[in-house]
Amino acid sequence: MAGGGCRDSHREGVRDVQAARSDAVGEGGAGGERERGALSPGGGALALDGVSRAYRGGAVIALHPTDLAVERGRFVAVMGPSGSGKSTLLQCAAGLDRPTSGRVRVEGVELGSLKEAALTRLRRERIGFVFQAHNLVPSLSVAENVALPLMLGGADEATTRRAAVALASVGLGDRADDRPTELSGGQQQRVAIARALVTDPAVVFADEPTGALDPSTAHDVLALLRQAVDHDGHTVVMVTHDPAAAAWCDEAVFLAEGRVVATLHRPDAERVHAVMRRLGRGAVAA
Ligand SMILES: Nc1ncnc2c1ncn2[C@@H]1O[C@H](COP(=O)(O)OP(=O)(O)OP(=O)(O)O)[C@@H](O)[C@H]1O
Repeated sequence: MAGGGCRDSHREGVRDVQAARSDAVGEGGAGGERERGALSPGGGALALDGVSRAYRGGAVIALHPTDLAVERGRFVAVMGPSGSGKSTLLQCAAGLDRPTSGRVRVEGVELGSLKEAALTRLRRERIGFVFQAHNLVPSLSVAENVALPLMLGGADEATTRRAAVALASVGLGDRADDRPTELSGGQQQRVAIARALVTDPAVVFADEPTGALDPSTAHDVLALLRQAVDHDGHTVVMVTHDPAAAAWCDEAVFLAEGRVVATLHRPDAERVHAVMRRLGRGAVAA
C-alpha cells in the first residue's frame, strides 16, 4: 500500500542535493559524486546503485552515477528539464539500455548479470511499460492486446481470463472485442495500462503516459495508476513534465544535468511548480 494515510503529516519541502543525499543514506552526507533519490532506505521493487550512462566515449554524460531505491507499492514521478536525463534513467532502470556503470536491480535481480534472452524475459514478465504513444497493435482486439505479454509465453484459458480481469480493472471489460482504433485516446491508454499490469509486474515504467491526453482524460488515467498502486500494490515509476501529474505520486524526484537535485515527498502541484521554476526552462510542460 503506497504511502499510508499520512499525506499531510509529511510536508518535507524541497531539499537540496546535500540534504537528499543525507536523508537517503541516513548519515551526514559524505561527499562523493553520486546523487541519491531519497525514496527508500531498503530498496524493494527497484534499486539503482551508482547507475550512470555516457555517450560518445564519455563526451556526453547523460546520467551521472545515481542511486535510487523504490519500495513496492510506490508511485514515483521523475521530473526535470528537457535533456536532464529522465529518459536515460528510465531506460536503464527498465533494462532497455545498459548503463555505463553501476547496478540496476528489479526485485533484487541484477539486470547487468543477465544475458540478453534472460533480460528480455525479465522485461516481459516483471516489468510493465506505458508510453505516451500506447503502441497497441491495431490488427488485434483490445483483449488480445492486453493478453499480448502473456501470449508470448504461450496462450491458454488462464491467459484469456487474466486479460479479462486486467481489462475489467481499467473499466473496459465491455470493449474486449473492439479494435484499438474504435476507442478514444484515453481508453486506448487505459488498455495500455491493463496490458502493463496483466503480468503483475514488479515495476511499471510510464513515460509521459498523459502527454497526449486532455486534462480530464489525463486525470482518469492518473487515477487508474494511483488505484493500481493503492488497491493492488503495484509500483509505478513515471516520467512526466506535468506538475499536476506528479501530484498523484508519493514522491517526485527531480533531475538536472544528469543528477538528482531534489526530492519531494507527497508532492503537490504548487511545490512541484516551484522546484521546476527553480530548475529552469524546459522543466514545466507548456
Ligand atoms: N544516444 C545518445 N547519444 C548522445 N547523447 C544522448 C543520447 N541519448 C541522450 N543523449 C543526451 O543525454 C542527455 C539526456 O537525455 P534524455 O533523453 O535522458 O533527457 P530527458 O530528460 O529525457 O529529456 P526530454 O524531457 O527532452 O525527453 C541529453 O543531453 C541528450 O542529448
